[in-house]
Amino acid sequence: MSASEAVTDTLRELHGRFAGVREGQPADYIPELARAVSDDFGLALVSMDGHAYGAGAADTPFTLQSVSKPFVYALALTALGLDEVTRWVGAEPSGEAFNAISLEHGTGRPANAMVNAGAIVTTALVPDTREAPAFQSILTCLSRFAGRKLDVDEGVYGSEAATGDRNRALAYLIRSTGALPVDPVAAVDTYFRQCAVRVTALDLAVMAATLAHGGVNPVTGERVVSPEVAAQVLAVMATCGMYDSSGDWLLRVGLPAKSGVSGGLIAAGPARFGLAAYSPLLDAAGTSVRGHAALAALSERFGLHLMRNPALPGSTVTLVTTADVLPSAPSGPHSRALRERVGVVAAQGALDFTAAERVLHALDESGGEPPGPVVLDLREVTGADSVALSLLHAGLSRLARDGRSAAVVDPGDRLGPPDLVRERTGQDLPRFGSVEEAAEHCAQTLAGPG
Ligand SMILES: NC(=O)CC[C@H](N)C(=O)O
Repeated sequence: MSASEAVTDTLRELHGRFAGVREGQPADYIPELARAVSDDFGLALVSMDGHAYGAGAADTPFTLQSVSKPFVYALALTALGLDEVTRWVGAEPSGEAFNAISLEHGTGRPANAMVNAGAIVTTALVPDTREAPAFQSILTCLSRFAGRKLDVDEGVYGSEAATGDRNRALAYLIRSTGALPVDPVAAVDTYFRQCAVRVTALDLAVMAATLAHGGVNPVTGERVVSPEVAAQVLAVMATCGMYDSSGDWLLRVGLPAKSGVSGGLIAAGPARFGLAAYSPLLDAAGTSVRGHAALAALSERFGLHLMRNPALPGSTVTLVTTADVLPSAPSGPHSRALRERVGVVAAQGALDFTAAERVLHALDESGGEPPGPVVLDLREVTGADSVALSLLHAGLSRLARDGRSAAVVDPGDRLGPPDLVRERTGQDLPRFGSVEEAAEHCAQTLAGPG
């Protein structure tokens, strides 16, 4: 695992860039949250293949708070369908703070499922029976999104339960308008519990990646919700996830997102990545200051803005094999054992960051144990954007630093002209016209001068 460290390097770089930011403060209206460690700062990214990357405090536990809302919304949508859920909670940005006391004129419906009023209704919609109590279903659902068994931080739950009068007031107000179908006390209690479920930034990135991956957890392979529900949730996150700064966020960062007052923040690049940050210092809207800055920079760096960077045409498949199974293996003097140690990775189609990350990962997986030299076959590549190019250069340069030799089959100069490649990768990358020749060259390196 080293070429794909180039992705981690970017996370580390952004982590370093924002770790010194001291603006904002931890939420203190839930007393237990005020005890958070201000310096904690974690970043995480999970790909659609389930590759996970983290920097800083990516394993530090904290509570979900409002980041729970999209996932419980997904559960309610799964149980009742969009039309029934929409009878009780709308899907319009409220333009107000997360805890605003405001309901739609006439109907009493909360504006959307991302503000507290809407989330309390959403939680109340989750079927609650003796065999399947609502909170059990919620915890199970959140755990399936994260790909591991989550638990409740009882301290944070108790702290919010003891002080959460504003949310109780909201629930009573909702019932008084006739819109909340169940007991406000029970609904708010379940809501406080879901907010106190403990996660890490890496968990959050997996959860966001599951939404981005059409409802299938890319790490466990489990289908958690349908593709339709995943898309509905992402749509509401895009328009309402950041409360009264949702418009500005979509404009600048361009990704569906959700923030929480513990300092957790997720963003999802549909069919691309799940992103997450944790830092408890919050701005006035209740969003992590460092998290906001870091995810915005990450989106910019990796070209993830939805409106600016639609998926490139042409799928990219990378194929990992060893030189020994090539249709016409080199006929040179090298033994099967030697050729087996030469990895071959073939990429096809248009390369963007998504594709480039796959290629780097495939480079890491290729070659025997310990990993031998590798041939990167780019003949079927139709193009590469600048993000993909610089990531490939960085990955190849890391391989060289780690002492793994590489050769490319790149008759179309997809990696760029040799001079540029030399400058970017710090080496004269051997180039060949065919995989056979490249593999033969690599086997030669292994065999040594004698
Ligand atoms: N924005 C948030 O994260 C708010 C969640 C918190 N539990 C509350 O209801 O106040």
